[in-house]
Amino acid sequence: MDSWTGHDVPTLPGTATPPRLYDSARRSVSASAPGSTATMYVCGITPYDATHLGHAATMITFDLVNRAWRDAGLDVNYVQNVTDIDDPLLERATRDGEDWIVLGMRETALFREDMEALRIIPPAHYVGAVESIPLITTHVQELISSGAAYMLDDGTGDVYYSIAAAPRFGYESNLSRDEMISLSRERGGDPDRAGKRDPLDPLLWRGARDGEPAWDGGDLGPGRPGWHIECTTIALDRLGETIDVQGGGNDLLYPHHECSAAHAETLTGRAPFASHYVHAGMIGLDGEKMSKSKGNLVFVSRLRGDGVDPMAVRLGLLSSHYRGDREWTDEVLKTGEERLARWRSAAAAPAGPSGEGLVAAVREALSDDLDSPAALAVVDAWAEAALSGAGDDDEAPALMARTVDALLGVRL
Ligand SMILES: Nc1ncnc2c1ncn2[C@@H]1O[C@H](COS(=O)(=O)NC(=O)[C@@H](N)CS)[C@@H](O)[C@H]1O
Ligand SMILES: [Zn+2]
Repeated sequence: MDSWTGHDVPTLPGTATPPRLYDSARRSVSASAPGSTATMYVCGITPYDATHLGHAATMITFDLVNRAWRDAGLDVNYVQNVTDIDDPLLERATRDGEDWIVLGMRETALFREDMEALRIIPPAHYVGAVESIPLITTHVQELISSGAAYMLDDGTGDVYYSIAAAPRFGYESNLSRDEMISLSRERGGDPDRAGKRDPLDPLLWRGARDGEPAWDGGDLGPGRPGWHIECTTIALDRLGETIDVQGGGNDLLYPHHECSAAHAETLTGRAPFASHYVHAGMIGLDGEKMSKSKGNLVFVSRLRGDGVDPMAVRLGLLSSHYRGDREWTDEVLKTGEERLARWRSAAAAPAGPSGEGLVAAVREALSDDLDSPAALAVVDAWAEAALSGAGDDDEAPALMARTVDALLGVRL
């Protein structure tokens, strides 16, 4: 599947160190230490209701990781999926009386457009679940033959992964069994289904049902893939057996990322699947998580249609720390617009305080678990000074513009 169009990313004097990131498994911040090529898998959209500000905030979070790694002189192999087949997509298509394929394609196209407008560096591989089905069925069959998965004997053809195959299952989310059971029920799992060896066992393959799309599953019989295995297969295929960062919003921590990682570790025999399990907080609106089920969505395309500068949206989302659950409000947008205008006039100033000093301070903030509020404050202070005529570095304004572009993705 095509990704979206990229843009130039300026280089800056000197190089940064790879960012320190919070890992949900170890519940602590530690240095990311990729080899010469950093590998990152980020869970992309299920293509309907795209692109709301929650999607945007999470994609910006991992764009900061991408930019910080590039600033540290690393190549980045960034992979993102599109869940272009899954229950919620089929349900939405049925609700709207729409062909699910057309719905998925249209929403994915809109997502790509919004990603370009927000200046998110495109992934090297942008991969759909449907195109991955042949490899998914191979992985499911491997799990069955190793005894780590089983087909229910109720004639549905449904195949489940046995969490007993994952000795440390739960190490990523650090949740109690009860918490896992309730989250599994809440987020697409089926802990109460009869015939499963363990209520927490996740679905790998759903046998064909009347009225549902189905694909040839080889020895599995016709059906369609489960959710978690999709992300395991795409990551293993495009990134390798272990990766530096597995990313997404914190709504994916359990069951999705826990199960995806467990599937990978069983298939490869190597653990941990990811060195850092990185999760972005939820963007809310009026006190509720912005989510499709609640329908309380603010769309990037709507804001763009109303003439809002996407760079102001980006600055609004960067003004709070990525790991916090935070609210989108008119105030956040207004502050973003004011900050953008101020930075643009400061970048046009004849001189300002030391540009090198600014680069170092922004790097320092972002390397500390992507502390974008601190980075914005550093640039605010520099802009304040430059606009009041302080500082005599006449190359600083141009360097400031390059810095916020390269590290924050904000084009002035
Ligand atoms: N309110 C929100 N705030 C922040 N991130 C969100 C929010 N809602 C969804 N996301 C993130 O946006 C990405 C796409 O979300 S999604 O469309 O629901 N799709 C999925 O979660 C799956 N396709 C992942 S494989 C995911 O990383 C998800 O964690
Ligand atoms: Zn995923």
